[in-house]
Amino acid sequence: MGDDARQLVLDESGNAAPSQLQDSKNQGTSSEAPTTHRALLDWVQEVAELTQPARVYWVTGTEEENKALTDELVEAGTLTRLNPETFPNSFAAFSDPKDVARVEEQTFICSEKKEDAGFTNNWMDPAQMHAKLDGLFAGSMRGRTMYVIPFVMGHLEAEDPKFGVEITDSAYVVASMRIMARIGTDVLRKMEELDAFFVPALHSVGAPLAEGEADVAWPCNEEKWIVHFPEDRSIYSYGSGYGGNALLGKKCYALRIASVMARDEGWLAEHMLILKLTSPEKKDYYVSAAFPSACGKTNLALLDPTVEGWKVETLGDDITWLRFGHDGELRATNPEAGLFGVAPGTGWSTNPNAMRAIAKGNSIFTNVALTDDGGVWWEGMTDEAPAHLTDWRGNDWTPESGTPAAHPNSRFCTPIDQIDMLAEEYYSPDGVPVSAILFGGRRKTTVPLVTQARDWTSGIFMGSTLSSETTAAAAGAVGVVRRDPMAMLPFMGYDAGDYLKHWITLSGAANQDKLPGIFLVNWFRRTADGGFAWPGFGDNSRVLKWVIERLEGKADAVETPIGFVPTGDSIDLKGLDMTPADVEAAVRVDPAEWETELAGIDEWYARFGASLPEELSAKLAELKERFAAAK
Ligand SMILES: Nc1nc2c(ncn2[C@@H]2O[C@H](COP(=O)(O)OP(=O)(O)OP(=O)(O)O)[C@@H](O)[C@H]2O)c(=O)[nH]1
Ligand SMILES: O=C([O-])CC(=O)C(=O)O
Ligand SMILES: [Mn+2]
Repeated sequence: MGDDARQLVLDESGNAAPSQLQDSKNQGTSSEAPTTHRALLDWVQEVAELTQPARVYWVTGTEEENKALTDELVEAGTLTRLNPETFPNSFAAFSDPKDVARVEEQTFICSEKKEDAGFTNNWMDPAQMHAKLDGLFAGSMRGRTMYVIPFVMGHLEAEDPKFGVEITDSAYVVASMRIMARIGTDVLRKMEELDAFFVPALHSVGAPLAEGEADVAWPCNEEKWIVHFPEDRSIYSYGSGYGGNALLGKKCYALRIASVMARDEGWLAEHMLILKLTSPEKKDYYVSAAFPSACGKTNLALLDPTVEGWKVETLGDDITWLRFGHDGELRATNPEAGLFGVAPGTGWSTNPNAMRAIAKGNSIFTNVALTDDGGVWWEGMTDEAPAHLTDWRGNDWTPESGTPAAHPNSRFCTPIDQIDMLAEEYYSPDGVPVSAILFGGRRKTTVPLVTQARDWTSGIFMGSTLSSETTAAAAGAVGVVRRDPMAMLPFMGYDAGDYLKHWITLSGAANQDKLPGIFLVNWFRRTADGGFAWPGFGDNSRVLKWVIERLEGKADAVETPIGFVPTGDSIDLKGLDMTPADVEAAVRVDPAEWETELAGIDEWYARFGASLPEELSAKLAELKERFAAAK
């Protein structure tokens, strides 16, 4: 088979415009098989036969390779090189205007049984889906290079490293995966050594090139399919080059497939950030937080605290894997190696730590605006917009244009180790013990700034009923309230009721004294005049302080039907132009709003049918009784 793989490359050596990479010393052109991993060789061969690429290239992950690759992307017009003085080794990409976000309508969980995908997922019979995918992928890489990217989510030195191999025909995906995950030769060697299982993740932009056909800057297909086979642990992505649709280590593996692995192996794969908080007494705490896409994870993870004496460090901004450790504590790791952050709203005043990380370079920006001096700009980066820009669609832009210069879901992709405030524990394969879990969403009304759950199961109830107004992170309408359990609605790889049950049984078997506290937060509540009820961003450190003080039994709270909320004076407002009465307004539990909310939860829970854990329906009944008693 090694011979066949070589054959495939050599057969194509007469290709009209030989890639620079072909000429470099990649294994693909050498006489040796690039790996001894039999299953991998077989799969690569099988995919090459199906997709018919012009050449196969095994990604090594070196600097040299990345340089050649990004040079090619610049030449092809996919990437624009930014000013090396202000943005060293950084690039901007502009997608097809129809390929700007995850496509949830076209995302499928193809479990053998429909009920295992549950009501929150799209499902199709696996055999039928395979037939469909075979048709789509047949010849889909014609005229293109097929890149093979060995990667690991989490640490290579983990007890049970989680390997994957992404095959893609997009060099933009290769350059981005290099930032987002640990990739390349070291990973491949370890896979060989362990003869390890890997998640096969096949990606094609679905835009084959005919002989002599010129390429476009952002090839993609109108038709998009993001498909997961949970039992096989395999991923197929067709038609999109964008973010969570195409960087398959991220949402597809580290959440959807990993959530299924986690169910089977006794852990949790969650859409959460992790941060480290150090109190004035120099005690360390670790907090994880689940908010839906574009609802503040990256911002909280890189928080610049305004509250006196407290320090924050970052461990992760999007995905957290949680396990109960030998010590009985819930331990968290970040499986990713980069940030794929929402650009708009990230600025020197709101998130200077992200700005500093970006300023170090080595980043890929997608769908942001370009400044006239070869830099990037997006809404919220600076208080005042530059007088002239090239917008994300390539048009001239001025502040009078009346359209956003950057797409609302434009992103920066930056190595995590460029964050100055990265906690050293990020590098520990054992992770960190979690003291508190926050669930949060974007709600203009109803949901208080912060509420502490009465107990663990009440906290799971809070997570299960989490809701948020939709954002630009997914295609579709923006601003519609939807339930998003644990911020995992688009990312659960199996039945939602079983997912909630897994949270309950897993934690039920753990040391109950060491379970984290659970809190519901909402940075997005509005006041009667339409402004934010809470300043947010760095001032969220004041809420974190209250959270920790609650756990330490030091902060006051008022008991409400939904849980404990801060008293007006228990939130540290020093240096803020706010009064305890403003806090009381921000944490108010309004019975009329909650009547509507309870009806919404009823409707939501009804959709689970028999798969809703009875522990949670019991919690809903209790909540209704509390509101009734408070009348
Ligand atoms: N008002 C307000 N806006 C916030 C706050 N935190 C974040 N935002 C805004 O919310 C948007 C998304 O924030 P992110 O931190 O990038 O969200 P995320 O959850 O990491 O998003 P994904 O990467 O899509 O998962 C940005 O436009 C932020 O400016 C806050 O505390 N208050
Ligand atoms: O997956 C993406 O494209 C970006 C992201 O983090 C999210 O949407 O939660
Ligand atoms: Mn996310």
